[in-house]
Parts: sequence; structure tokens; C-alpha cells
Amino acid sequence: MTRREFPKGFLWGSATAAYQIEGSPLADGAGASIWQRFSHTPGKTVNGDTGDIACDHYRRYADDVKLMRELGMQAYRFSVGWGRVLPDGNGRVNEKGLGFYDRLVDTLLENGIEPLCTLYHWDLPEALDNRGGWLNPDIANWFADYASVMYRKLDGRVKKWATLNEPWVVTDGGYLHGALAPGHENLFETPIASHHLLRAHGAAVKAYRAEGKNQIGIVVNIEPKHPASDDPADIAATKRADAYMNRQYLDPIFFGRYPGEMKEVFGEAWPEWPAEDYALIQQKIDWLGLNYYTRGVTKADPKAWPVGGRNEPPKGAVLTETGWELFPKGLTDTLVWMKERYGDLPLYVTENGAAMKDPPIAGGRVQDQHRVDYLRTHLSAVNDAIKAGVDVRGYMVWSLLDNLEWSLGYSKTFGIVHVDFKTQQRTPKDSARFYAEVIASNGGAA
Ligand SMILES: OC[C@H]1NNC[C@@H](O)[C@@H]1O
Ligand SMILES: [Ca+2]
Repeated sequence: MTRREFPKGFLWGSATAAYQIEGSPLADGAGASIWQRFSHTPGKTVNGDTGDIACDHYRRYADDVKLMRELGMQAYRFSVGWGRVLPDGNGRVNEKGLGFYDRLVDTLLENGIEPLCTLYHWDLPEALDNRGGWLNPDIANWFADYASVMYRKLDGRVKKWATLNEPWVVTDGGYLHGALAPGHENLFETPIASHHLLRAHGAAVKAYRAEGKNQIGIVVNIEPKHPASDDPADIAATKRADAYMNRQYLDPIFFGRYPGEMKEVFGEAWPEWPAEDYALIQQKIDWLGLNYYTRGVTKADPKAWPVGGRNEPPKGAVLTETGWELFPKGLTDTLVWMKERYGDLPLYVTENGAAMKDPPIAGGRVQDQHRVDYLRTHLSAVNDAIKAGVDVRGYMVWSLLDNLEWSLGYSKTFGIVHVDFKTQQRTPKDSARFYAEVIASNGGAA
């Protein structure tokens, strides 16, 4: 391979999530999600931003797919709004909601774009949250039943499924720090929600083996953790932070046990679970998705919940708009680490990108050179991992469109395509043009 060339058949695409781009959250019989409730709760999101309209993708999806084709996209990673398909979370299917994803997938395929489907990207039906949501052990069955509805409808046209997106963020944000829906702040609930997410993942994979004929995996966010100093307290805190964010979900799936540090992190809030749970969680999966943004630098701090260490980027670090240190080498290291720890199964970079302060549109252009630089350095990092022998099969840039960055609202823009939320006008940024060249040259232009 030349310096930057990627393997033949490497899959180039982009990623989004239902609640962040679709809008029309209650259209055509859809059931409200916890994000509908959370974003409409005063004080929960910047400027009170909600997903009521977002990128209006529910109605504009055909134009957005055309835009993907113009950019030469080969794949598109999207998520399904559970509540659109099952308004009560289980039981009655809403054919109109299911029909949207059916049409989206067909439109993608007609444009030569492979659909990658994430079943859960944080928008739990409110009706299930009212029954305990991720704290109710029955959710493993609710999720598997919902997954089976999607498999029966889309499997074959969708050949790569992901059960969950970033279970760590779901629990750390939704149950520990309260920054994300459903907004709980409870040390005891957090590991219970985590465990039920993993059981739900296992149940959905098991259901897939009965219904599906293609590949299913899981998408995790991993942030390599480096100690702020060689002080033993910093090193111990770094190990706890690494266990909490990076090993808490994949270790049970691949080894049938949680990292030993979890007991230190949660103390008396750390539950014990029966063996049959681990048997369910350990269903064999076909691929792993990595969402990579940055590394963590951990400084021991007894007040920094729950690991007793706070994140402290080094002096002089260059940060994105979300405060994440630019650290492309962490992407190489993480891909190598995943292969060495969990085995040589196919890996996809399912999200990578940056929130940057973009210049205003001028002459029909958005000159986001910093995002071009971010993509260039991180694509090079992926290439380094491939040269080191890691079986990386694809890269999905986060994100296709500027969208609702959850509690941060529309103030943080990750898109390679600019969205004017007043007019819904899409404008490819310089980074979109750069990415189009990268795809056309199979990485050569990076
Ligand atoms: O913070 C940027 C992205 N991170 N992963 C999950 C996505 O929903 C976020 O927008
Ligand atoms: Ca993330």
C-alpha cells in the first residue's frame, strides 16, 4: 500500500442519529422518546434547543441521500427511532414509522449507498422509561422484540446491524451525571442500567441469529486514558477511568466478566449478577464499531465522580469546541488495542469528527480548514493501524450534517455539510469536498 492508500473495498461513509437530524418526532403516529421529554424540559439543553425540527431529515431524506451520492459516499450509518416503529415501545407496530426506514433504506440502495443500521442511539420510547426503562430487567426482551421487527423488515437490504451506540454515554450521561436523557444522577442506578443495556444487546444478537443472515455488532466510544503524571495516584485513577469507559462493556461481551476496577469505582453500589446474564451478554458478534474523538489525560481527584480522577488535557493541548484534545495517535493506538485485547474481528470506525467554530458561509463556501486538518490527521491514523495489521474495514465521518449535539443543542457543529436551520439549506463545507476526494482516491488524497 502506498503512504495513504486504504485496502480495496474499504467502506467510506458518514454517520448520523435519528433524534439529532430527523425532526417530526411525533409525526405519523410516532411515540415520544425520552429526548422529546428531556429537550422540552426547561434548562436541560443549551438555548432550550429541541429535536422538533432539527435537520428536517424525516421529510428531506431523499435530498440528503442525493447529497451523499454527490459526495461519493459508499455507506451511511443511521439509527432507527424506536418510538416511531413501536409507539408504546413494544406491542403495536406503527407501519408509517416503519415505512420511513423502509423508504430510507431503499433510497440509499438505489443510490449505491450501503445502509448501516443502529438500533439504539439514545432515544428510548418514553412509554418504556415510564416502566423503568433501562432499570427494568424486562427491557432486554422489549429491545429484542423491537430488534426483531427491524430485522424482519430490513435484513438483507441492511447487512450490517449495530445493537447499541455508546452504552457508556447512555449510562454516564443518562444515569450518573444527568446531562443526557433520562437525566438521572444516581450511583446505584448506573451499573444496573449498564448491565441491562448489555443484556439487551445480548438478547438482540440472539434474536438476530434466529432471524438474520448478515452481520451484527455493537458501537462503543473508546478514549485511551493516559496518566497526568507518573504519580501512583494518577496511574491508579487512570486505570479506573480506563476500566469505567473503555473496558466496562467489551470485557463482559468478550470475557464474560466486568473489569476488576469496577468494584473500586462503584463500591457498595456495584451489584453482583447471575452467571446466566453473562451467558446472554457473551453472544458472538461479527464486527465492532469504534467511535473515536480524543484521548483522556487523568489526574487523581477524590472529588471527581465516579472514578476519583478528572480529565485534564496537558498545557498547550489544542482543543475542539467540545473541549476534546486533538490526539490522532490515540485512534491508531485504540484500533491496535482493540485487536490485541478482543481479537481480530472486523473493525469499523463508526464515528470520528470534530466540533469546530466554522467561518460563516462566503461565496457558497464554508472554509473549515481545521476540520479538513482533523480528518486528514485521523485518516492517517487509521491508515497506520491498518499498516500495523488491524482489520479496519471502513470509516464513517461524524457527521454528515450539522445537527443537534444533544444537550449542547445546535451550538456545536460537527457536520461536513453546513445546515442553515432557518432555511434548512445544506452547504457542503470544504471538509465535504476534501472527504469526497478522499473517497474517490480510496484514501490517497488524505
Ligand atoms: O459528540 C459527538 C457524537 N459522539 N457520539 C454520539 C453522537 O450522537 C454525538 O453527536
Ligand atoms: Ca461520544
